[in-house]
Amino acid sequence: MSSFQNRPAIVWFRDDLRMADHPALHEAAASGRPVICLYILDDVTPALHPLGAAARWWLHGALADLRRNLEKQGGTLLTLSGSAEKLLPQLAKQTDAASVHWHHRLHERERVQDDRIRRTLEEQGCEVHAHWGTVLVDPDTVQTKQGGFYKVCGSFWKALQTHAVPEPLEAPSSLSFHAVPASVLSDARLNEDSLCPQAPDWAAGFRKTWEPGEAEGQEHLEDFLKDSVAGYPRGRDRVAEEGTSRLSPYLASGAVSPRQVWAALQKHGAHTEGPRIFLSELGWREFARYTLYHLPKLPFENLSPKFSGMQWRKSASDLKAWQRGQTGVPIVDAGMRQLWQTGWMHNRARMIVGSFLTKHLLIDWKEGEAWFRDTLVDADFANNAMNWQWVAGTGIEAAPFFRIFNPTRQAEKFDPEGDYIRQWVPELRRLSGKALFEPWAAGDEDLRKAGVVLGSTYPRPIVDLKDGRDRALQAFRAL
Ligand SMILES: Cc1cc2nc3c(=O)[nH]c(=O)nc-3n(C[C@H](O)[C@H](O)[C@H](O)COP(=O)(O)OP(=O)(O)OC[C@H]3O[C@@H](n4cnc5c(N)ncnc54)[C@H](O)[C@@H]3O)c2cc1C
Repeated sequence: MSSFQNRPAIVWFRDDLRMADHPALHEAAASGRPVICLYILDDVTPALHPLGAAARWWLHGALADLRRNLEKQGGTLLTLSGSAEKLLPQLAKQTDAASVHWHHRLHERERVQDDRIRRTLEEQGCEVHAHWGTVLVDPDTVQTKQGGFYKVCGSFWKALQTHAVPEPLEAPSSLSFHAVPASVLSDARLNEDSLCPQAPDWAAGFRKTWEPGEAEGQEHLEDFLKDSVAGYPRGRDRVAEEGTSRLSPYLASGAVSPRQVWAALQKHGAHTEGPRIFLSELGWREFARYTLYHLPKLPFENLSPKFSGMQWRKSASDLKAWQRGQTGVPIVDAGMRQLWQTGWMHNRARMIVGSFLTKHLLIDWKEGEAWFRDTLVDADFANNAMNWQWVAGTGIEAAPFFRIFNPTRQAEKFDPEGDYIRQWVPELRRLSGKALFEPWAAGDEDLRKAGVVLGSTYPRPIVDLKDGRDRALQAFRAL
């Protein structure tokens, strides 16, 4: 057996694919042991749901970026596919690892899995060290006066800000690596190309829109602080503008850490309006994680028990029309097509399409959550579930169910020039004014001049907005 100091330290990367501000990597580097950097794609025993298709596409780029960064220091990234509970202890045994370092995960099922892995490793004589690396602070430390957990984001965020958020760490300046022979777990190596779509290749719009990677994430943050944060209070609701940071896939994959964003905003002057409001959105992210930690049913059940008897509709055709951006309601279709083509949708549009699905179509929010989970590059179990429950009115702190967005009013307010609709629903681009927002109410002459034939070049609405609203209110009143 090799001496303790020569035995390797394994860093198990999960949703923290970066070198800087990585407490687990930092600690492994500081131990002086040669490091093995590991990622496991576990579709066999995923603690929650398997990763969606868009997130896999992102993961492909994020793993390649992390590997390139490790190679600059003379190392590499080992990627495996299979049961983490089996593979990690096997790797530790075969490489005689002295320690494994990771960041805590949040959901109860993930923590239970991590505990099992920890026990197996410790029985093998391998130490396990866990840190908080995907949140601003340890979720157990933010407590109400009674010692419980917060159920309202505003109070949670106020309380969190009285805690010291640790300063982000620099990437380790020098790392020594342990070379893992090709024979070790050779049949469990991840075929990374399988993460990308082959035929059909639906990711062309993704490649045009995104470049996964740690440096790219930092660039997004810097550009946002330079160009957009001051105008964020207004810009964040304009769907056609680039008024938001577009940091979400970098945060979801961990290319950028929340502490890095927090620290950058503090330096920029967190007390002024733009940065303050932007930070409160980071507060929603933190609150979603905190809620997932304390209420593990968040992704699976209505948090408000009142909704257990809700008579959601089951309509495969309406659901499909919504998923494909063929509902006949332009602002909804624009959002859904932006999502399909780029793997991302503006937050305001997410709220509009979510309200349309759960209220006008009266379809269970879980269908929307599942579709977003599969199609968003920033798919995030906590953010996605919490926001769907918020939109549907089923969450702990949610918009009341009876507050039903009128998609036309939303479009007039947040896409006043109609640029967003024209970009994503190009068959309507020659319509203007109200006709663009409500083609079904446009005069025959306006439609003819714009080359729009309802039911042919563009669908008629799959639901009458007033009837859909009334149906939703009736279902709600029946609870
Ligand atoms: C139905 C629905 C589903 C959603 N699903 C996801 C999801 O799977 N993954 C995801 O990251 N976000 C989700 N969001 C939240 C939000 O829409 C995105 O985080 C945001 O649009 C990302 O764009 P941005 O990075 O430019 O945001 P910015 O406005 O620049 O905000 C900065 C960061 O703050 C966080 N943030 C902003 N708004 C929210 C919010 N409402 N809730 C939680 N965190 C927020 C994100 O991490 C975001 O990157 C969802 C929202 C809705 C209404």
